[in-house]
Amino acid sequence: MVPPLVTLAPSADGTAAAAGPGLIADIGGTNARFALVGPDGVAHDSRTLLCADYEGPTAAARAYLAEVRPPAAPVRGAFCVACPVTGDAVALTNNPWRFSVEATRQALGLDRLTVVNDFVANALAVPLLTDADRVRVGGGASVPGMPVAVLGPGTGLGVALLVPTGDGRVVPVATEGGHVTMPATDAREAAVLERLARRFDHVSAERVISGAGLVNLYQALCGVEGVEPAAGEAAEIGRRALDGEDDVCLRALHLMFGMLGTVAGNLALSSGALGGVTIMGGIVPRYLDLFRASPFRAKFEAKGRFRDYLAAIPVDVVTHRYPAFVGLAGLVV
Ligand SMILES: Nc1ncnc2c1ncn2[C@@H]1O[C@H](COP(=O)(O)OP(=O)(O)OP(=O)(O)O)[C@@H](O)[C@H]1O
Repeated sequence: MVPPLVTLAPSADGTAAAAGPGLIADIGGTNARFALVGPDGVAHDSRTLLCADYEGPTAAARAYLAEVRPPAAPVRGAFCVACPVTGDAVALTNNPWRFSVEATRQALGLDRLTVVNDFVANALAVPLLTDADRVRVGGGASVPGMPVAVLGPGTGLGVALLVPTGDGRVVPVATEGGHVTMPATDAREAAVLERLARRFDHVSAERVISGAGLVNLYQALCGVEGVEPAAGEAAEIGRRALDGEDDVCLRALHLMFGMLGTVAGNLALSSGALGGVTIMGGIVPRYLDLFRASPFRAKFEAKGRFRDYLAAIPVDVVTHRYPAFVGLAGLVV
């Protein structure tokens, strides 16, 4: 069984805690975002550093601390990473950083360092976010005491669960749900996925629901429709769709959001997520109107005899810029 959290705290009495701020970091494929957390539990002095500029999290954290100069050295740390967390050795999926949690704790002089998967940090934020941090996309009320499913396209497709324990607490569960097999739910999806199956050994959800996934979908759709691709990057596909200048780009985004609906519906069924589904990641909040107009909700609910079950489940899109910081802050106060 994979532990959702890796915490190292050699000084059992924790006497040094509380002296300095907490140090938190969201370490992704491209960026490492750092912040400090005071006794009020609020993140401040956030900075974004390029991972490529540093050999690892220790060097990046030192550079961050040298810049913001906290009045006292941090004594507790909580980092989230875009990769599975299975023990002391951490290897980022989309960048070359490899590090030991214990060696990093020692090098930074921390009393305690907790390292979690990035979607675990996102999931931990869900109960702490306010209505101003999210918009609702259909469904009824969240059922108290039932699991919440969290997923979101960015560089990859992150997936985690938040499971109530029955005593008022919740446990985050890291998953690799971004790598489930992507099914087709209509003829066009089947044609697009069939093309992608010629390129990829396994057409996972992440192959079509992520920044790179949008590019894959767009290229396959151009092939199906017999047109030359006019856009290269995900951001360019999105811009052309939003500007109303390219219907193929618009159809590619609709395809991606429809497929996200299928995967989110499957996840809700498999996890019993009557507490709701929360969508995070950097892509969906950029396209809120387009997302609402997309087949997302219809595909989410298109589960035959279980349509009513899905129709009752609320889906929220988180618009807070750094929800992972909210989850991490709770680990250092
Ligand atoms: N305007 C856009 N429309 C669609 N996709 C975009 C847009 N801008 C960036 N992307 C894609 O979004 C992905 C980055 O997602 P996001 O902003 O959530 O970062 P992230 O996954 O948190 O990154 P990191 O791994 O550095 O933490 C990249 O694949 C990028 O190509």
